[in-house]
Amino acid sequence: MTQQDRDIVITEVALRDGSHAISHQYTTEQVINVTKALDEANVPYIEVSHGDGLAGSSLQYGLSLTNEMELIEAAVSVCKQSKIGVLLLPGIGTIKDLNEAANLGVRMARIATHVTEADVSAQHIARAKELGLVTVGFLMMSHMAPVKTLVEQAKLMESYGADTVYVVDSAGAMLPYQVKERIQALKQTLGINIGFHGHNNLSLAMANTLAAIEEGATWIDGSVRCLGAGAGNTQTEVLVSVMDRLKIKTGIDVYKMMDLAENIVAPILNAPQEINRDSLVLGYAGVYSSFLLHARRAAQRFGLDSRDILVELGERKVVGGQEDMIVDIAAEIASKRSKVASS
Ligand SMILES: CC[C@H](O)CC(=O)C(=O)O
Ligand SMILES: [Mn+2]
Repeated sequence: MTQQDRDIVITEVALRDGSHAISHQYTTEQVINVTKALDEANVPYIEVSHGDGLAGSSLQYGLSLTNEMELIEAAVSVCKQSKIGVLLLPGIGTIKDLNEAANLGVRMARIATHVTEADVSAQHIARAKELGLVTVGFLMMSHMAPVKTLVEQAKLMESYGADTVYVVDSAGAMLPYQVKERIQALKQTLGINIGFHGHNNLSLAMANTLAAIEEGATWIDGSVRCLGAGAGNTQTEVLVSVMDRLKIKTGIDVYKMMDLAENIVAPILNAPQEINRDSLVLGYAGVYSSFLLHARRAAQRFGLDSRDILVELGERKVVGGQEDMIVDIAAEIASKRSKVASS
């Protein structure tokens, strides 16, 4: 089956984004079993990396149980038709990591930056192209930038050579109309494919994905059993079933997807992925999931509700790397409250 036989191209992210949900504890055997089944179901792309991308395994982001290059090699070795991809965040992963992954037989590289920092992806996108990889720009936290800025940033990635640019709803914070206006604007301005990666913190991953497809996004992420950060991603086996009902061709075998979700992926999880209070508040506040723990600690220290801190962080558009602001903001909220109480 060629790409032309698919109306949308699905990238399965359970073996990358899903790694967040299991604290990066994938074994080689699990990766082999999941990849084999996805390959048999004819999923075009399967992403395999640490949850935070190549070289993410660290005390800061969480140590992987198994070296990701070993997982990538194993996944490549069992694919007859699917292609393996990797995610790379410049600053965490390096060109050396990209070269190593390409040597192992990876066929797609997705270069991820914060939505306003596309300029840091230039070298990595250029190298991915030189390596002959399908090259994707991945604009994380896309809800944080106005449409105009998002378009400018996506154009930068296009100018560096990206084949596709993704709107990434990292915080699961977008509403369908916001997805629509972003995809619409990109479609009008860019000459390359547009993709969408959703998270389900507000229970909108599927609705947002459908909104993206309606506006012309053709590269779509899904995750079996919605395995991913926060409340997880758009659930692939459901997405494929919905696409079938809509007569939108994915090229993926619906029953095989249903079976592998039930028999191979579900047993990997200690508990089903769900929208709990933590993931809901991340979507509601529109902040990075890594802020949750910091906000909880600061809340305890200053006698606050961590939700108030997270909402304030969202309003102030605090981004990953600015975690030190969390304590300052908590202190500010606490001081304002004690002034009000004593007045
Ligand atoms: C920290 C990398 C992140 O998990 C990439 C991604 O999938 C997202 O931003 O949603
Ligand atoms: Mn994600």
